[in-house]
Amino acid sequence: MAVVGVSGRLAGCYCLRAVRSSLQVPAVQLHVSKTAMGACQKDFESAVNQVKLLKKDPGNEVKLKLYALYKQATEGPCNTPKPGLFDLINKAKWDAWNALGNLPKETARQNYVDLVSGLRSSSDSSSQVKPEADKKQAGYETLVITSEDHITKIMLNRPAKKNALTTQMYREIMLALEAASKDDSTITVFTGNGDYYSSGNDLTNFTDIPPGGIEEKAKNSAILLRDFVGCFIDFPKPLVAVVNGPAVGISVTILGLFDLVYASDRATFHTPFSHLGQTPEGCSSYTFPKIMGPAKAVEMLIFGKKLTAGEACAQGLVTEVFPDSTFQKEVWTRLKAYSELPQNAMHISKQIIRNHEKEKLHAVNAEESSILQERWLSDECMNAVMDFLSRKAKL
Ligand SMILES: CCCCC/C=C/C(=O)SCCNC(=O)CCNC(=O)[C@H](O)C(C)(C)COP(=O)(O)OP(=O)(O)OC[C@H]1O[C@@H](n2cnc3c(N)ncnc32)[C@H](O)[C@@H]1OP(=O)(O)O
Repeated sequence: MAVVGVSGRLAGCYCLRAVRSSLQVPAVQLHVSKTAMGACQKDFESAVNQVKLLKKDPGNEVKLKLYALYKQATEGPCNTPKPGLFDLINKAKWDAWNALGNLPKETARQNYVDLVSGLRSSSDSSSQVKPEADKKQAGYETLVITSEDHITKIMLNRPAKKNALTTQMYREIMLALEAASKDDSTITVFTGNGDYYSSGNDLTNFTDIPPGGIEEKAKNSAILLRDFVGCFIDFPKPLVAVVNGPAVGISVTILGLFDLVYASDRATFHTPFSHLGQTPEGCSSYTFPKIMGPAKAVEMLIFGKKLTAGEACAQGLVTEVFPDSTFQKEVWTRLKAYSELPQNAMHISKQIIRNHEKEKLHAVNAEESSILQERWLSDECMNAVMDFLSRKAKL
């Protein structure tokens, strides 16, 4: 994608995977230059080794510090030419190293050792089992899936990132839907952990470029999108969204494919596609005009009007709104009662209601995905995503 065209390199500043592979190189190299030899050389080498064993990703900022200290400790002050404006990974690395000025190699070595030691203790203490981890069904890293009272609950579990959907998450959701379609639950529920339902597509997805370049990335993403939305179109059991907070982008559009949408009065519904140089997906170009009429659909999908839960309910996108203070209690009591209803009758009814539309929905999904494949290669999209990533960059 064009976003990625420039930001394939830019990605390293913000995309953990890219930064990890980019910044780890010096940190994991055991070939420490002779100039770094000194009193705490052993500690330094040991710290370089320990970085590889950290259980928790320390984040981009810390990785840049590690990089800079390593370079300073092994090569001394930064003396290489400053990378170009758009070579953002290397520029961030260069800036971090250059910021150390004339810091002596010995001090850099000691600082590196101290930094790694601090990271090790926080990594060890945070590796204690969290209660949430117990609930997770094996095999899912980004979701918490529970099955009780004939309800399978799929909870998006990246609260610190407002449940933004990574590529891994799309894949795990598809697997979870596949499993839920076959388990003995009667209904399947989607919700989010934390204060957001979901902030939509994780915009750092655009920065992870495969060897085939940005065109291949756009093509792969369009296939992923089509397959992901296809799973919702085909899902055979009643599908319920428990919208616990704001919802953005694709987490809103696919609501048109759900059978019930319960929302907290804290929830909002926002599809800022034009702002991102993108176009509607999740079959919303078809379902939204049907649900709320073309005029209201246009306000949301073209002009990015954000709806309150009450407005979304008035437009027919949301089934019912509950006060946030009693949301979980009221919704789950209701859902437990519904889940006791005869399973086959519910599933057959869903098929009757939805089957007429399936073929049309798959066609719309394919078209939306293919249009987005082109959009992702546009300057409009590139600039919008770069703008978001730059605003959020802490480097
Ligand atoms: C392959 C399939 C493609 C499908 C096509 C789908 C399209 C879409 O879904 S379009 C919609 C994309 N989403 C957005 O444009 C939302 C972007 N995010 C925001 O505007 C804001 O983050 C917010 C309004 C959702 C929340 O703002 P705020 O309360 O100020 O919180 P922060 O911005 O500080 O967010 C905390 C943390 O989370 C990161 N984050 C949030 N959303 C995303 C996201 N969509 N992608 C990537 N990262 C996201 C944010 O960067 C912060 O991270 P840290 O700074 O590291 O704490």
